[in-house]
Amino acid sequence: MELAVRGLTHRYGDMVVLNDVSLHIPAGEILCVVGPSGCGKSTLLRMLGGLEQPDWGEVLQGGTPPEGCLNPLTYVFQDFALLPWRSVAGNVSLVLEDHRLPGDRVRAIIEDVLARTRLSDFHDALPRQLSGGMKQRVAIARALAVNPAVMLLDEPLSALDAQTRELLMEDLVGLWERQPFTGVYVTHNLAEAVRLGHRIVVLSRRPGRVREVIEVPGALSERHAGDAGLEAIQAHLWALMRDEAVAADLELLDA
Ligand SMILES: Nc1ncnc2c1ncn2[C@@H]1O[C@H](COP(=O)(O)OP(=O)(O)OP(=O)(O)O)[C@@H](O)[C@H]1O
Repeated sequence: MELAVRGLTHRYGDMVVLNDVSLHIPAGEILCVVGPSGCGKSTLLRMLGGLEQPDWGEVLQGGTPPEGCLNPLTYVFQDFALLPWRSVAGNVSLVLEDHRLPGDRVRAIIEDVLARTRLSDFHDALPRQLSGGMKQRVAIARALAVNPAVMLLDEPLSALDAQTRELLMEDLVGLWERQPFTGVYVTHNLAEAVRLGHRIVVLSRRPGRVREVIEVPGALSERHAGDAGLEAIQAHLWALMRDEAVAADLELLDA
């Protein structure tokens, strides 16, 4: 499925958060969203997922979900959002419970997504027995269980240490390679953006507007830390974001 937003504008009270944002996310591509704190990245994601309606503009979904899709859009959040009293399998099965599937189909889906996220041996473990990276893999397994067309990821790796982030980036690339999904990935981390984004949108500071959309060349599976081309793109992104921070400081001086 593809997604698009046209002229998205939103306010909370008197504060304009997003201003005239238009974007297209082609089917099977990951768009990373970066921008200064508070520029409306999470708000944009919530609107793409239909959790919130914009004051102006529209969100469009095109195409048909894949066969066996139980839910076209799913979220992965920074804080994992696992139920502590449920096992790994129990947390995954949560999203299947409303779909009246036969028990053997539920078991097959759970086995499949746990295998894809390297969690088969942790089927009966409780969240407190898992590391942060494993908890996030459970959250990703849960998102995959509905065979979504679109994954909306809100800083999914930002609570994790650098090594775990690296491993989970490899996992996400592997999952995408196996079954390319349309993704919108909000992050503060520019290294993640250049590794995982087919394109990267840079939003301005609040009210968030599209400053630039950058295409990142090269297959996701061929990108790695320290790649000179990716580091050049990262430097360009940082230059755009640093300018914004300087402008924000000057605005404070003027106030
Ligand atoms: N439900 C809400 N009601 C009022 N204000 C809100 C609401 N949700 C977000 N905001 C405000 O809107 C602005 C944009 O928030 P949002 O979380 O979308 O930004 P962000 O770019 O994701 O921020 P960060 O990078 O810090 O996570 C912020 O100033 C935030 O405080």
